[in-house]
Amino acid sequence: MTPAPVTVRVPAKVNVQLVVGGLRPDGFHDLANVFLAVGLHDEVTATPADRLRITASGPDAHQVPLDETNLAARAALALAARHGIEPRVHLHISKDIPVAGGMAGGSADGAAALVACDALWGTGATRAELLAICAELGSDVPFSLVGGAALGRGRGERLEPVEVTGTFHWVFAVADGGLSTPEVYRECDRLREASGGGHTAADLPEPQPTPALLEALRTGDAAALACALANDLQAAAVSLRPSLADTLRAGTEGGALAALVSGSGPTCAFLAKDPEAAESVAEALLSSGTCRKVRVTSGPVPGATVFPDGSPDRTLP
Ligand SMILES: C[C@](O)(CO)[C@H](O)COP(=O)(O)OP(=O)(O)OC[C@H]1O[C@@H](n2ccc(N)nc2=O)[C@H](O)[C@@H]1O
Ligand SMILES: Nc1ncnc2c1ncn2[C@@H]1O[C@H](COP(=O)(O)OP(=O)(O)OP(=O)(O)O)[C@@H](O)[C@H]1O
Repeated sequence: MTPAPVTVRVPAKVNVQLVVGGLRPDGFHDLANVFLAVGLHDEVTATPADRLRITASGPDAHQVPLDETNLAARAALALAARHGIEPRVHLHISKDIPVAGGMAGGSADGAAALVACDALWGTGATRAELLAICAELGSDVPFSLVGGAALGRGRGERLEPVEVTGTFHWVFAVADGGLSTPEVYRECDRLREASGGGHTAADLPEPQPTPALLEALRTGDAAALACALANDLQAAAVSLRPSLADTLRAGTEGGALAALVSGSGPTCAFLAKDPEAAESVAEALLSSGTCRKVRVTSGPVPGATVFPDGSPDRTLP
């Protein structure tokens, strides 16, 4: 009997603290990367097929690569290779996470495809095996699998749990066009070099999150979290896209508790006191004309999750 399609829902992320250490010999940077999964989701549906095939839908689907560079395709190929099987699957990506926006959209699809193919093919991979494949696919991919909140060490792939109480309310300002993650890291190194602070990882202590940030998450204190938000890639993203400074200012003037660039950008993230405040920040951002679109959501939310009946349950939040 042909197995039924499997759909996996997977969230975007915002980095509530991204501490970037020195450049390592392998071209990555050591990080203390505190991730929070937020309620913008992609869905990946795996259906039996003659060969590996990728399709995408959604308003920004034209920006999604449909070849083997797609992280969903790479995930399917990696799982199939490990289990000595042919990757006979059609992966359909229903895209809602901004593309190249600093919200780990491609990573999310990689994690979702892995979980979907494992269920479709009955490969029965352990959680540890799935996490190991995720880490091979990219630094953000393990977190997309796990969701919630976590501290990523190493290049961001070595996850430790982070305790969170309650829900934080966010507004995301989506920019026109994306930013390349490697270019933003390179710009960060260039700016540090120019200010006389360029270091290799060997020169620097391991980056650490601040105790104030971890305490704000643990106690669910949005005002304290606002004071602790930090992104070492923000200056680089703003240097490459100076208009982001206007977006950040518009959200702060519109009542956000704090504003920061999400990961490598160009999406900007705004923390709000409550859902009502989030709506008014969103209105202020829209009327400022400093972004392409605005999304209101909250987090933490769970990581990659199979829909119980294999197809999306539209009653889910
Ligand atoms: C900016 C963040 O999104 C924050 O969570 C991540 O650090 C980026 O994670 P990602 O998109 O999964 O990145 P990867 O696919 O692993 O790496 C892409 C490129 O980003 C740079 N990179 C990434 C992670 C890291 N710790 N140091 C880096 O310098 C490297 O140039 C690398 O070649
Ligand atoms: N499934 C996918 N969806 C979107 N882009 C993908 C996907 N797979 C590969 N890519 C490629 O990855 C690039 C970065 O896209 P992505 O949406 O993952 O960026 P990002 O959110 O900035 O990533 P991160 O926050 O992890 O650094 C895209 O320009 C595209 O070429």
